[in-house]
Amino acid sequence: MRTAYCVETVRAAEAELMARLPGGALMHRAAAGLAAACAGLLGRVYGARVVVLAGSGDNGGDALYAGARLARRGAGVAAVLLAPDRAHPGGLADLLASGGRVADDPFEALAAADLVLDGITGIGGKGGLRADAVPLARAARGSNAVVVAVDLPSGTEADTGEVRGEALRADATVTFGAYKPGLLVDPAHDHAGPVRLVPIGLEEHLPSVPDLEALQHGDVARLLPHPAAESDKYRRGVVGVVAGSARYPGAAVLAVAGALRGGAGAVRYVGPGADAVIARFPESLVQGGPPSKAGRVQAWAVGPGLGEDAEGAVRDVLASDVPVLVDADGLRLLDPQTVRTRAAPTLLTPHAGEAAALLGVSREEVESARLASVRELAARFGATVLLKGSTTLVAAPGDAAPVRANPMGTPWLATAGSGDVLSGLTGSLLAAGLDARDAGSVGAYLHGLAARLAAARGGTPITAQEVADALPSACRDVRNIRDVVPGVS
Ligand SMILES: NC(=O)C1=CN([C@@H]2O[C@H](COP(=O)(O)OP(=O)(O)OC[C@H]3O[C@@H](n4cnc5c(N)ncnc54)[C@H](O)[C@@H]3O)[C@@H](O)[C@H]2O)[C@@H](O)CC1
Ligand SMILES: Nc1ncnc2c1ncn2[C@@H]1O[C@H](COP(=O)(O)OP(=O)(O)O)[C@@H](O)[C@H]1O
Ligand SMILES: [K+]
Repeated sequence: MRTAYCVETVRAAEAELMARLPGGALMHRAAAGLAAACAGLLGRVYGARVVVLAGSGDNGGDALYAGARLARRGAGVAAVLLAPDRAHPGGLADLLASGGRVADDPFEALAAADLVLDGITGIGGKGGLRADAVPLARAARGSNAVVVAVDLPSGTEADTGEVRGEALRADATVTFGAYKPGLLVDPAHDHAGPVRLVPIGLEEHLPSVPDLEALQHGDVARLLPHPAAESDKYRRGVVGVVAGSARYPGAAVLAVAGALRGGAGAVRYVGPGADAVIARFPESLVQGGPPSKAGRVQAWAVGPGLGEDAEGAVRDVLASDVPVLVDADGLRLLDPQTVRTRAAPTLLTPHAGEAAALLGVSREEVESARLASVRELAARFGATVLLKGSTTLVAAPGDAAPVRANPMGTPWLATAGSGDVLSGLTGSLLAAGLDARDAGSVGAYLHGLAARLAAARGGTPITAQEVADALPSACRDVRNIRDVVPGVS
């Protein structure tokens, strides 16, 4: 599990640790890790041209000390000081003593740089970049240099991933002690590039429950349902799918395709797409009539492609005493009060537009504040919420469990019908016994991984059907790390 901690928690852990260490020790650890990462990116340090963008805080200090280390290895290092009289004194002195210099012309230095260290702001930054920093960040981006963000890309909000105004776009980020939530949440995540974590000894001072977390292969392998020797199809769970309409029969097929790959023992389809479903998937059970008369299921997935006239079906499903996933048209048709008062878990899976409608705000507001939006939705509906998009987030109601960010997404998933596959898949995981937060985050992870595998296998663009077809490969991929008998997973 990758874990992320907010600024207040990181600072408290740093204070505890610093009290036990000589002054400056943490900054030297950070700078050493940063310089090593830069050396790796440069390949050859000797003769490389490095520019350090140094703000007035400790983030600038880290960058200056790292610049000094690179200078001692033969790099030509020039510092651009955003506030010359408040530059980190120790860092600047070390850089100058190591053969580095202050740039005469910042833009000339940036244009010729092989590597730029962005030490303008770190966890102390507030708001987007200030006016004087904006042209420098743009010049860094416009150069051929590799741009490395120190701790986080300057101008991004560490706790939320929000970008208010302009922020630096990095090719890579080297972060210290712990991931910050913003590094895993768009739009900041998109500014960071690949993130490397440099341990500085904070780990034992951080609380066991993080502020945000992201599953990794091993976590998904542990959570994935696995049939036991005595399993039968009912013990493995039956998922009910209520999707599709005369107008959108494809949504029914795609949701069932996802559901068949999610680990439930059987898929029961209810709705007007029965003929299309049975033609494509004879292994599914199809039923007419209302969902409540369709026979026992352990969870429902309702909503994809339902169209306008399915309010009754949504009401029927929400009246059940089993976990329910609501997606797409189901989100428009649901009664909020019914969701709030359900005894069994509910998992809502909106994209940004649907989340905006549920919250009564604009789509842009949701996209610029994804973490706050998903938390707000979970609180308002008393439900677990999976907010889809470039970073998918899953929040449970209440503050006890950290929000999960999905690291596996790919923009190729932005294709019609891929959300229907996710609904079926995640509903199936619910029926197989995962709780709503685990089902949502495992579903999003496998869905993203399947898309990547489909793209690698068949090229891009990918279709929703190909994503569904690649789900078994995704399950095998995550399980391989613990397979004992090759091929049996
Ligand atoms: N606290 C610690 O023990 C450690 C901190 N470290 C580094 O220290 C950083 C935090 O340092 P600070 O608390 O000094 O804060 P920062 O260096 O992140 O930023 C604070 C400074 O930036 C200015 N500033 C704020 N918002 C700005 C904006 N939007 N545009 C331009 N300038 C802005 C402020 O006036 C202030 O002077 C971390 O991100 C990390 O890089 C590391 O050395 C590891 C140890
Ligand atoms: N830019 C993106 N990067 C990564 N994943 C994305 C992106 N855009 C959309 N997705 C994913 O693609 C899927 C689209 O679902 P949805 O919006 O419901 O589409 P549809 O209704 O057409 O099926 C979701 O899983 C979402 O997280
Ligand atoms: K930075």
